[in-house]
Amino acid sequence: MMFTIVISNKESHAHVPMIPELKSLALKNMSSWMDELNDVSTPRKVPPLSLPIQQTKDDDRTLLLAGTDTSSGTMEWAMSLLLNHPEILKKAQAEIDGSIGQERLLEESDLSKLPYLHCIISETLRMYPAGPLLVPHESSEECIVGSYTIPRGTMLLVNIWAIQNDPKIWVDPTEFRPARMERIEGGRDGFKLMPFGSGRRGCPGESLGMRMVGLALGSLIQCFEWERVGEEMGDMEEGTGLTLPKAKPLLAKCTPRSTMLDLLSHLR
Ligand code: HEM
Repeated sequence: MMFTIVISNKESHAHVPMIPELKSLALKNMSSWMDELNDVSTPRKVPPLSLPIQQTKDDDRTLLLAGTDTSSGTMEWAMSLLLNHPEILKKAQAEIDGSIGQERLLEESDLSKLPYLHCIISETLRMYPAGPLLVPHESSEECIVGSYTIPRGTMLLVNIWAIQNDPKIWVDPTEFRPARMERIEGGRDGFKLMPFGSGRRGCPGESLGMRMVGLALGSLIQCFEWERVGEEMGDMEEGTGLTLPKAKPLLAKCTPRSTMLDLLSHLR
């Protein structure tokens, strides 16, 4: 018999209205993805493998599916949070100006010099993890989680949304405070923060995802002034979906920064 267990904190679980829908959606989507990925009728770009690292059409599709919505969704949440916290946006812009200047565009190699931008992305992933239930895992052996004995072969869903927004673990978890991430060493802090999962089946695209989001978000902050479309705070409602999309797409106003106009006008 197959069990499904959601590893979560009971109290904070109650604050997650989308979790039941997400869970069934996750399982439905996972099984249709698996069927699609296992469909041998679609011709492969390359013959069956002789090297484990060789790319196949299936591998490409998996990476595309796993890497696009997660990264773009994280950027959308980050920008939404920044628009609602203009003082944090200004601080990020000042960090970029101070370290890169306005003579050239931000490059990937600059990201290591932008710790505050990194904190903004980590704090966004804490509040709005792109994989709120990770992906379903199966216990290969009997194990104990908390005080529960989990039989071998159990499907386990780890509710990282609840863990990362748990008021018993985080001070004022509903507040967007990138500075709190300065104290989290190695990005995980004893499994309090796991937006990329953990262990052998953790996200292999973690480094790429962080760089893509950092480069894109950093460039938008470097080149443009951003504003909300109205006086009121931007909508932060969570929609339903495997990768925690926003309920309503982000709308924002942007104008090129006067100091960047010359550089932007020479871009091809
Ligand atoms: C901000 C960006 C991203 C986030 C938040 C993210 C998050 C995650 C999470 C939570 C998992 C499940 C881990 C687990 O269950 O323990 C995962 C798995 C995975 N991710 Fe990412 N991901 C991101 C970007 C990417 C990118 C850019 C790629 C590849 C180009 C990628 C490829 C994968 C793959 C192939 C898996 C399945 C790994 C396995 O089952 O062994 N991800 N990701």
